Amino acid sequence: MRTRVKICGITRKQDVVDATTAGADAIGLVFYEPSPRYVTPASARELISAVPPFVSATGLFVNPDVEYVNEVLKQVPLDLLQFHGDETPAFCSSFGVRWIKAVRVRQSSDIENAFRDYRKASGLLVDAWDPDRYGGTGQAFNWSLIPDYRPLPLILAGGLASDNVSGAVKQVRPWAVDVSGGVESSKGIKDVEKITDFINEVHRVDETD
Ligand SMILES: O=C(O)c1ccccc1N[C@@H]1O[C@H](COP(=O)(O)O)[C@@H](O)[C@H]1O
Repeated sequence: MRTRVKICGITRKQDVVDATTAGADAIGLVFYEPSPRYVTPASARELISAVPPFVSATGLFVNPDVEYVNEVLKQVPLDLLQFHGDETPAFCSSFGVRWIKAVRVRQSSDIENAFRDYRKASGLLVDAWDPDRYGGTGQAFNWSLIPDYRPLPLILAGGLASDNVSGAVKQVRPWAVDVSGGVESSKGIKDVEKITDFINEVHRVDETD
């Protein structure tokens, strides 16, 4: 199976072009103001105009108001919503748009419970737990906590970069990997070489193992 790749936290049109040219299956835009990767709906709309056909655009939110998500959806043609906070299953399902739920992992039961509670999601994203931040920490977690039984597609995130993603894919065999900080030169600024190395590594493992 080919492991899908999402490059998240894009803030510049050139980074959309670099990511999709390198073979990204999805890009992510952060609609969470405290993040250094935050984009306004107007700039997100402009960024998405550079996304080619058959590549999807995901909008990342952290504990947003209903009104804010609806306002973003009115202005920005998103294919998928990514909820990275403490949103309930009912909240996530209320927008009529496909969505994934992020879970910050401290123990296996965090993932098992999320699979049970968020079963209407299109996928479950697993990320490192941090006491102060909801994500984008650049920290990996103990991948052996991830159970083999996965009722939904599993997306692996957290501290991935070109030097650890092949090991991650071999060990976890996720549906997709999601990276932000590991392909940046500074916060919110992607690096074309890091993106290309990252995606090539994923494809290399897919083809060889
Ligand atoms: O990128 C952010 O600033 C962010 C803020 C709040 C929640 C999630 C955020 N990013 C997502 O976190 C994971 C892991 O990121 P990293 O590769 O460790 O930097 C990923 O899905 C990011 O999109």
